[in-house]
Amino acid sequence: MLPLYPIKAILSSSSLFWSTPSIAKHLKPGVEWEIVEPERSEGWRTQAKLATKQINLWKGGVEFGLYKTRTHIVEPIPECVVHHPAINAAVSALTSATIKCRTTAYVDPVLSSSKKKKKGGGGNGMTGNLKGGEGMLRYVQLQVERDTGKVTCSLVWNADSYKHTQPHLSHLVKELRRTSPDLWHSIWVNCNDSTGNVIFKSNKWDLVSGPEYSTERMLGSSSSFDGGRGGEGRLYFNPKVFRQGNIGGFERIAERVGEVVRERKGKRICELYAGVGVMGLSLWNGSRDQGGLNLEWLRCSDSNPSNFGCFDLAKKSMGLTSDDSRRITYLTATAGKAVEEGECDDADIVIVDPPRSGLEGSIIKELVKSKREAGLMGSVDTLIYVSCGWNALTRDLEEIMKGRGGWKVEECKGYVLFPGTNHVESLVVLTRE
Ligand SMILES: C[S@@+](CC[C@H](N)C(=O)[O-])C[C@H]1O[C@@H](n2cnc3c(N)ncnc32)[C@H](O)[C@@H]1O
Repeated sequence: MLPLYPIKAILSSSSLFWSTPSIAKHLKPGVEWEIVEPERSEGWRTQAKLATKQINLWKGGVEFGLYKTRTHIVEPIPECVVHHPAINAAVSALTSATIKCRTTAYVDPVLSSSKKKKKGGGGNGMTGNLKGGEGMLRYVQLQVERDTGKVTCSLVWNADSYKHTQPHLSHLVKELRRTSPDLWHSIWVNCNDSTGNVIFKSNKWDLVSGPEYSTERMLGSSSSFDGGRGGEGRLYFNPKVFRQGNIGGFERIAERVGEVVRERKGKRICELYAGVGVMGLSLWNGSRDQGGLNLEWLRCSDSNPSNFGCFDLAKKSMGLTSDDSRRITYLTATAGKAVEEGECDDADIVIVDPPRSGLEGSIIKELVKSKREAGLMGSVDTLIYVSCGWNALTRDLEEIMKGRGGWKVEECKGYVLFPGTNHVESLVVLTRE
């Protein structure tokens, strides 16, 4: 039975990091690394990417699972306890439909040739008469809309275009819809016939069946964050945009971000790496009717152009006055470019949630300038850094604190968002006078 959240490795590296003299002197008195325990250790994963494995050499059929550590051997996980039950139901429906339709699993050319060498022929042993680079299904991504329990299914297909998925894909989708009509929110295909490890090709998405967007209530809108009184707004997603794997767990981080903004009396908020606006829009939504926050503006930006459609729909769902609506903006740009274009001008709080590789160098360059140097982030006195990459976070913090910015660490927390793994999502609040 799970869990078990073996976060020992991250705990020991985190205490080492915060206790090194160069960092310790930047901690405000009384500040210590704090681990925030998960609210649930089962059923929390509402998004899963699973690899494929062919069931029968000649008749096809596909199983779905994870690679065993340091191998390309797919281990099926049909009743995984960390998955939301709808993900397990989707895996079961997909397995049955692929057996019925005789769908094949993609054969990796590198693996297939290395096995051939070892065994003297016969492909990877699970592919019948398929050769390396052949087969249909490569991966599947399953995303659960929490309020309805419906699943957005993205099939990664070994084809260069939608046309070349036919007629098999249409048969499979029809079978999925016929056998589990209430399970699917939408079904997408991502055509990927490349030989590399990239799962999705960014410009090769097609919606095959169902609505384009799934929605989630704004984070914190049913909790103490806003006394449950927040606006009615919804967040919008499709498979082209980033979505948290444990959106329920992330809600606690978003709530804490809202509290920090309130405590610091922030008025002008710039959010870089904002995705579809999960934190910023939830913050604005939750602050209405409260009379406490009274934000002047919110500027969100992100490099993924697909976010804008989602952000715009979410903003519209909030029922804003036209004046409020003008005060919430979105820019499609890398973080460095966004700062260069003035997104941080006059901001008092900056929120960042970069990918695992951490902050862009040009952002660090601005953060290490003193306030008097009046750099592009000169007005900012609070930096809220949400991180999914411990190594990049520690590297970035060391750089920032070595600089002339005058930053001190006010708070550092590790949220156990992925129980059963060695991963924590961190929230670090830096302030300066
Ligand atoms: C960890 S996600 C966070 C998104 C958002 N905070 C959320 O919770 O949904 C990181 C985001 O950074 C974006 N991104 C990646 N590289 C970027 C860059 N150089 N500049 C700006 N955004 C970037 C990705 O598109 C993604 O939306």
